[in-house]
Amino acid sequence: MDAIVKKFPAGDGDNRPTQAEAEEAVRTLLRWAGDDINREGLLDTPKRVAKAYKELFSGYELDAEEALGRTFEDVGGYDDIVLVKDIPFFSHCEHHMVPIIGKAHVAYLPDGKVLGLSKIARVVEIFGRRLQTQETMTAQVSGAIDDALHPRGVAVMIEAEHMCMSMRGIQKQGSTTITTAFKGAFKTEPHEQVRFMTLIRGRG
Ligand SMILES: Nc1nc2c(ncn2[C@@H]2O[C@H](COP(=O)(O)OP(=O)(O)OP(=O)(O)O)[C@@H](O)[C@H]2O)c(=O)[nH]1
Ligand SMILES: [Zn+2]
Repeated sequence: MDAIVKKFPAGDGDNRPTQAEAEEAVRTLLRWAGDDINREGLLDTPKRVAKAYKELFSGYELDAEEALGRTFEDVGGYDDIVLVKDIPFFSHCEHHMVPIIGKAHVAYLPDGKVLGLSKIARVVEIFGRRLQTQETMTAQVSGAIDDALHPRGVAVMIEAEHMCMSMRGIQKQGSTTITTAFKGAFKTEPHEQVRFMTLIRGRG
């Protein structure tokens, strides 16, 4: 798990290209798309794309373990489900590098300790802002929470549309892929899974 949860899963980041190399790569792709890199509208595009990539793939700079480092124990003995649902995210598929647009639902059953709620959304961001498959991202989010908190159970569901299936290839707009990861009591106790699903689907 560590290799994918840590920063720079591809290495230590030392052999990253320079800004100039990244901009040159964008120029190559613009030419590959069939455009003229010297026309005015495209002159600053390589710089903009390099900057946008820093933001879209900022998850490589962040460490889920660090983000989840702080836990709280003073919660009045609360030990029931904590569910943060409908966390929107953007990611990019590792096969085509086009967007994945979706929502994550993340729950755990505390065992004495809880996480700051925003940290759950942060973990979704950290893994979303990397090149992904939906299955990997689902496993990474559940694994990171399990490692940080050792709760009685973790449940993650991700629902997403893959633009590589909508804009190109098979061109099926609007289809949604659902992935789930259940750990601990969510895996062994069917009624906990049902409760998770009911809370996600319940509106109001
Ligand atoms: N399992 C999984 N597959 C994904 C994900 N995102 C994209 N894919 C699929 O990755 C596959 C790559 O298939 P390939 O045959 O190697 O590539 P391709 O020729 O571009 O495939 P098509 O999309 O069918 O045109 C496609 O079936 C995509 O739908 C994901 O998150 N999980
Ligand atoms: Zn794809």
